[in-house]
Amino acid sequence: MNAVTVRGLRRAFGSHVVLDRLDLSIADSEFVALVGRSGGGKTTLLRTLAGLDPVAEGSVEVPALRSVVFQEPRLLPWRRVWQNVAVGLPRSRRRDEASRALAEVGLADHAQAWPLTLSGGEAQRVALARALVREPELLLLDEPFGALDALTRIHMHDLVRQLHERHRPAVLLVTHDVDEALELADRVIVLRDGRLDEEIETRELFDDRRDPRFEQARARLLGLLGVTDTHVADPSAVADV
Ligand SMILES: Nc1ncnc2c1ncn2[C@@H]1O[C@H](COP(=O)(O)OP(=O)(O)OP(=O)(O)O)[C@@H](O)[C@H]1O
Repeated sequence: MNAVTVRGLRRAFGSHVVLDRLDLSIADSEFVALVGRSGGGKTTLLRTLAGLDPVAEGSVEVPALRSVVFQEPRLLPWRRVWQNVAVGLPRSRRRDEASRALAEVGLADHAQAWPLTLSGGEAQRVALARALVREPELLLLDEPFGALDALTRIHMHDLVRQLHERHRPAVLLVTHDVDEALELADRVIVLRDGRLDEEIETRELFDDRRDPRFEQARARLLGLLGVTDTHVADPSAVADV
């Protein structure tokens, strides 16, 4: 079954066509990363799947239960951490479910804290707990690690991988980071000129970064994004991915 089916999605701002009759399917529990040049329409696509932007042309089928995590945690500063996680839950279940979700992201001790006392990584973990507490069938991640330092980002990758294994939502991760896309996703898709132009299956590649196909996939993605990578050992191999 597909969690997401998009057909012929078109979105333009004035004469600027951002999504041009785009088709996309994401299977149940599949983890898809979306990369593309800045301004290419990634956030527009994600916002459309979230229901935050209208579907002007084409069709979009998504599950009713979906959650979004943005680059910035967007916590309510006047609510305690657990209350932020519990937003929208039925009153009788709020405390228990918020506690469980906070424990899952390693923040059980911070339930009573105020958001402004958290580090950037902690705040983003709260945002993840808030997204997952409702057990969404589709989790939309818009550069959720973009503002974090490199070490925190590695910890967040581990956490997201664990949470995906436990809860099994379908995921669409928008990222600028090709390595992040290759490490986390089952499939990496490239948005170019308003359409999905390329996709790379990555599931087996992740298991061993020394697999030459990992480096080839990386070089190919960087090439599609217009980045020259100096770490490519054998550029002639790139075309074979
Ligand atoms: N509400 C809006 N009104 C007018 N133009 C918009 C609006 N929202 C997005 N755009 C334009 O649509 C294009 C795609 O924007 P979008 O944010 O989807 O790109 P992106 O791929 O997510 O970019 P980035 O990687 O830089 O975040 C951009 O040129 C942007 O200026």
